[in-house]
Amino acid sequence: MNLLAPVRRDRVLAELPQCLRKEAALHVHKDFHPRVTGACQEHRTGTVGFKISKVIVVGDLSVGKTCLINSQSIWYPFRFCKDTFDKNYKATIGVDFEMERFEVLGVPFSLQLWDTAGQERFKCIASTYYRGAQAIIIVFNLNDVASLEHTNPLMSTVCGRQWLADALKENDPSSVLLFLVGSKKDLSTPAQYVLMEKDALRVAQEMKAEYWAVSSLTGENVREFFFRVAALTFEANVLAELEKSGVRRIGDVVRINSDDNNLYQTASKKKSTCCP
Ligand SMILES: Nc1nc2c(ncn2[C@@H]2O[C@H](COP(=O)(O)OP(=O)(O)OP(=O)(O)O)[C@@H](O)[C@H]2O)c(=O)[nH]1
Ligand SMILES: [Mg+2]
Repeated sequence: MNLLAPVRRDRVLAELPQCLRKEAALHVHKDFHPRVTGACQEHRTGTVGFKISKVIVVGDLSVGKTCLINSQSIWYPFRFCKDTFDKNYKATIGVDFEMERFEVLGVPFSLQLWDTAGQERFKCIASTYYRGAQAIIIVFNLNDVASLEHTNPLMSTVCGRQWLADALKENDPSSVLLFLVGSKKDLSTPAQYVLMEKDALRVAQEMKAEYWAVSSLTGENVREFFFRVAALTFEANVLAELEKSGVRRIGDVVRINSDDNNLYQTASKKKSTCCP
């Protein structure tokens, strides 16, 4: 991939994409953090534009991780080789990754999406790639309650599906962004969906993840979801960069309150040594 190539016009984010459900969102602000907007306007984003942010996708086997990453609704027409939905299940062996480029508030931003295997026998390969993730996408099948239960790190350890516990172990839980994604929404009736969503929202709140429900077959919410991942990962990166470089101005305090769930808090946890 040529990092200097211009970003496709439909990958340019000038506004913050909104969450799906306010009850389970990383934050519910309508706009990017003011410090982030300011930094972008003043070209003070440091290395963010040159770095590649790692996002790992985990979940039970066959929940639809690979289809989600390859879904044509997000990438079409730019990925001619992957413009059809694959109905045949082909297990991922180990890991695979895709690189995607965005432009957020005028700054180039690259995401590396790591697709891991759900099958236990390939997990030891996949787990070696967990380290250094800035976001973890945890996928479950909206039509399979067990796949939701397995997203609970405690439960997953008990039942032998340790992917989330392992992924969290390899990353800083205070800064990694979690997304809980229900897949195959096209297969649920509205009534079934409502029931499943109730449980999923509870699980997402417990794990402090942002909840999404998608269908890779119809494309419902896929594009919105990935744009949200890109935007929130970018925002967290810029805030971390500002903290690191100590650019915070006197009186420019990050406000923390219990409703500000929770990206803004994440940035403030990474304390700069020069700040009040
Ligand atoms: N109806 C429907 N089927 C889907 C959807 N997403 C995936 N599938 C089907 O579910 C099966 C598994 O999809 P994959 O994306 O390969 O699942 P995976 O999670 O990557 O599986 P592993 O690589 O083994 O971990 C395939 O037969 C897909 O066609 C969806 O949104 N709707
Ligand atoms: Mg797969």
